[in-house]
Amino acid sequence: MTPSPTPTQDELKTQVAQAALAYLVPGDIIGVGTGSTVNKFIEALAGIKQNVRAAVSSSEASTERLRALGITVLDANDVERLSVYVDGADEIDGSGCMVKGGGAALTREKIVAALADRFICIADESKLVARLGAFPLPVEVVPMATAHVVRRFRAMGGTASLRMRGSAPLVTDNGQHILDVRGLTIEDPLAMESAINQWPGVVTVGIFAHQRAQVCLLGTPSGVRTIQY
Ligand SMILES: O=C(CO)[C@H](O)[C@H](O)COP(=O)(O)O
Repeated sequence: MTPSPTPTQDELKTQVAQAALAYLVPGDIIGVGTGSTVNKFIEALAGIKQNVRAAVSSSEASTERLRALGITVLDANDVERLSVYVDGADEIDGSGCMVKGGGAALTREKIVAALADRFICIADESKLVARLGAFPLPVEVVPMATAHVVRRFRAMGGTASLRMRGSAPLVTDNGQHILDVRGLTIEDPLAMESAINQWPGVVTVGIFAHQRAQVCLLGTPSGVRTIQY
């Protein structure tokens, strides 16, 4: 018998995107994140869109994809509560804390996640880590504060670099910039998230410990592994 081929990362993302559909409450408004795994989730929504009343989206990119499917996208200000928010992660640990922002959408992701009863994280198994911090930590900053924030990270032993798009700094959906910080040790995600969020000029740090995942659907070669937190 020929062994079945190892699934590609793309196939693992499709698996978890499909699995996330089981967590949606028919007729509810859903929270939708950003990134390549979420793009698979949005594709999967096409098959059940009659059960989706509307969505609240965490980026202009996801909004465009949702609208292309005919799904109504609401302003977060017009929604008090969501049953479920589905999003990816750059890293997730054993307690559901995450590093996010690889797609530069961290601020809106945190806002939409805060509206939801449950954060369903969808990711391939490479994202599960024993301790957060190997992935460069994204931080959205007000441009005039960049140098100050870079110095504060340096004082903590981190090296922050401005994320570029071509030859210019990347500009987020909120009109701000992103720093990617390497070399940090994230021992206490809750405390570190709270501390960095207090720095003047920081819009959002990409540690998601206050808005952590309640469920993680991990794509593995042997199928979807579900972790409940
Ligand atoms: O935080 C994010 C975007 O800001 C994404 O969820 C994160 O970068 C994971 O993306 P992908 O599914 O493409 O690996």
